[in-house]
Parts: sequence; structure tokens; C-alpha cells
Amino acid sequence: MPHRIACLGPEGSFSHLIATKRFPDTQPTLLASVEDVFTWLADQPESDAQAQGIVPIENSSGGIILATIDRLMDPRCPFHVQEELTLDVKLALLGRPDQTIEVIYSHYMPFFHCDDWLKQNHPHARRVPVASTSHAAERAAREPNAAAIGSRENAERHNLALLQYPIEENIINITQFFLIGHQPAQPSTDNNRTALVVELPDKPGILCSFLTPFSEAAVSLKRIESRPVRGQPNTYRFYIEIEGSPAHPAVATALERANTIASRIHQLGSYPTGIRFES
Ligand SMILES: O=C(O)C(=O)Cc1ccccc1
Repeated sequence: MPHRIACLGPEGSFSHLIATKRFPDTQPTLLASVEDVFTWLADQPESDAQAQGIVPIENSSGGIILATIDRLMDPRCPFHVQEELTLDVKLALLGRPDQTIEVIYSHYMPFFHCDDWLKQNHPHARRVPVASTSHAAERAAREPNAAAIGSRENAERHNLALLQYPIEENIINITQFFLIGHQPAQPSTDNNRTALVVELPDKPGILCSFLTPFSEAAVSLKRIESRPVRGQPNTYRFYIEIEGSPAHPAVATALERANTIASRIHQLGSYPTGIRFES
């Protein structure tokens, strides 16, 4: 089987950009949504390590991407996180210089990064979130008095002018992506992060008890999110990332102890982080 990679499209999305930077020799399959990337991967043979997806997990201005985390946290999720990839996101306002901007399209995340700038510079423009930044550029190119926020490459692609670039460059803006697949990453001490989905019994102090083994083993907590369990109001699952992997004895010991406290720990994978690209 040849290498196949799926991500959010159309061409010119930040997901597409990072997919081509990470895998320059593979033409990615560009899909309409993050959900579709999970569905595409589920449709590939389980034994096929050559099929992978790239999905955004967090943006430094807007936070966690629910479409991704909720699928990873689904107890039926069969995928492994294999790498964390980081993209320095530089945002452009794309439009037509001779027209007033009445509507601005983008993926919902860049609106967080650009909020102050838009309030200052385009306070009356309607902000319309769409499926991706490249979809936004397509829409803006089709409509009068419309602009889009996305990657600067979309200007040429859609015959739009670069009205502002970069937007809010003094505030660091990174998006982290996960490379996911049916197979786990090769076990290695280079895998400096482990992602867990944790269910805890409803008891006072339980989160503290669960985290204590990590604290005692000096294993650093890198990310924690809680998400409601569908159909069970006021019940939550935790998404937790810790430093290191079970190949590190301190992590293995902490996980073993934490396992006696949690109702369920599902390991989503141990993987390397810090693979960084510019947009
Ligand atoms: O819309 C895109 O270009 C994406 O790849 C999704 C995205 C964009 C910006 C931040 C987080 C996710």
C-alpha cells in the first residue's frame, strides 16, 4: 500500500500546509471536516500503517479543538497519536482593496487570535465561521464585499489581495496537530509525551489522588481537559497528557499506580513533540 494521508482541506488550509511540510512526497487527501478525517481513517484497513490522518488539536489563542478531542476521547476510538506537529500560524486578511468589507469568513479559531485587531480595524464586519480557512478564501473570492482570514498563499490561489499580513504578529500564534493512525508510534524514549483518556469514580479528592502518583514520580502534567460524557449529565472524562512514555521507568510506575485509582485509563499513544514548521 502507498503512503496515504488525509487532512482538512481544501487546498491552502493550515492542515494542508503542515501535511505537505511533514510529508513532502505524499499528496494528501483533502476532506471537508476534521470529522471526515476520522471517518476516512476508520475506513482504511486496520493493519495498514501507511494510512494516517493529520488533525488540529489546539491553537494557542483559541484553545482545544473540540472536533478532534471529542473523537479521540470516544471510548470506541481505535486510533493512536503518533506525533505532535507544531505550525507557526501567520494569518492574512485577503480581499479586494477597492471594496468595503461587510463579511469576513474564516475557520472559527483565527477569529480568537484576530479579535482585538478586528474590533479595531473592521468593527462592523460580520464574522462568519466556515469549515476551514481555505474554504473561507473560496467563499470570499465568490462574493462581493467579502474577505477571508487564512494563510497568505490563498491570495494568489483565489486572486485576492493581501490586505493585511501578518495580523497580530506580536502575539505568538501556534497550532498543534496530531498525526494519527491505526498503529502506535514505535516505542522509544524519544516519545516524550503520552496522551491518556481517564475515567474516575465520583469521590471527593479523586482527581488529586489520580495525579499524586505522577507528582511523586516527578512526571510533569502537560495538558488536562475535561469533557462531558454524552447522555450522563455532570459526568466527565479527562484528557491528560504527561511528559515521557512508559519506556521511562518513572512513567511506567506512575501509570501503574494511577491505574489502581481510575475506573479506566485508555492510552492514546506515546509520541514525540516539538516537530515545528513555519507557515
Ligand atoms: O482552517 C484551517 O486552515 C485549518 O487547518 C484548521 C485550523 C485553522 C487554524 C487554527 C486551528 C485549526
